[in-house]
Amino acid sequence: SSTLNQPAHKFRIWESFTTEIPTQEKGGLFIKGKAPFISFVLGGPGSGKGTQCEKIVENYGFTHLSAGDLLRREIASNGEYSTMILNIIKEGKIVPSEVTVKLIQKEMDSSDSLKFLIDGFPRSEENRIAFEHVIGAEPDIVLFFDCPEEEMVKRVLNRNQGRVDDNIDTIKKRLKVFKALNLPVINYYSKKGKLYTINAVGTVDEIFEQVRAVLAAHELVTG
Ligand SMILES: Nc1ncnc2c1ncn2[C@@H]1O[C@H](COP(=O)(O)OP(=O)(O)OP(=O)(O)O)[C@@H](O)[C@H]1O
Ligand SMILES: Nc1ccn([C@H]2C[C@H](O)[C@@H](COP(=O)(O)O)O2)c(=O)n1
Ligand SMILES: [Mg+2]
Repeated sequence: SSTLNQPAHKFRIWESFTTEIPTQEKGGLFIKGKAPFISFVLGGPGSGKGTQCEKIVENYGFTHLSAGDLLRREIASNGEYSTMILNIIKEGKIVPSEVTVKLIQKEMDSSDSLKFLIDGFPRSEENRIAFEHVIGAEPDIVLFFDCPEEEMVKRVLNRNQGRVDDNIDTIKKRLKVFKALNLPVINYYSKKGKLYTINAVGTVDEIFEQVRAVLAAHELVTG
């Protein structure tokens, strides 16, 4: 019954006109016989998730969905939830999963990509469960960029991208929220054998070499 209650995205119209039967199903995200490869990308604020995602996109052709970027885009659109999202981000808290998952869902549904990097998500157990229910999928792998707090604070304060949350007060709050809400998610995937911990200290290229090793082990090839 939970499948029947899912919205139309679970079954793309054009797929109903093809005689091809999907051989592998991942929730509603099956694309003519193939399910996309999903990697969640986790780590504290400023650990280098976005930087490494850019390298993965360049080298492996993943589609990069940053939950934070989607929320910032929503703020800029002056939509129904703009003020609410802005206030939550300023406070370093987590936006209700319903909002964030909907934004991710929209991007995934309008893409034919077979490789998704979902950056900065899930930030909480609530996020994780909402994704599983709405998208009907689990990640294949979870990359966790493990970085000492001191280094994360230094990086965020030097970022200079005009983000409303890149100030010492909000960073302290974000670090608390990371420990309280994100670490349980990281532990969850560790227990499931899906977690790959990357030492996020070093040059961008040194860190990317560790990422390469994980992707190679999953038979993902460059290009
Ligand atoms: N290995 C590195 N060494 C030094 N600085 C780095 C490294 N990787 C990224 N940075 C810099 O640190 C800052 C934060 O990086 P990035 O935006 O990728 O982090 P993030 O994990 O996406 O953070 P957030 O969760 O706040 O979005 C950026 O200014 C980036 O250029
Ligand atoms: N799953 C998410 C991701 C992000 N947010 C909010 C709260 C974060 O502090 C902010 C910035 O995210 P980032 O760019 O650092 O990944 O966006 C959220 O509520 N839920
Ligand atoms: Mg980021």
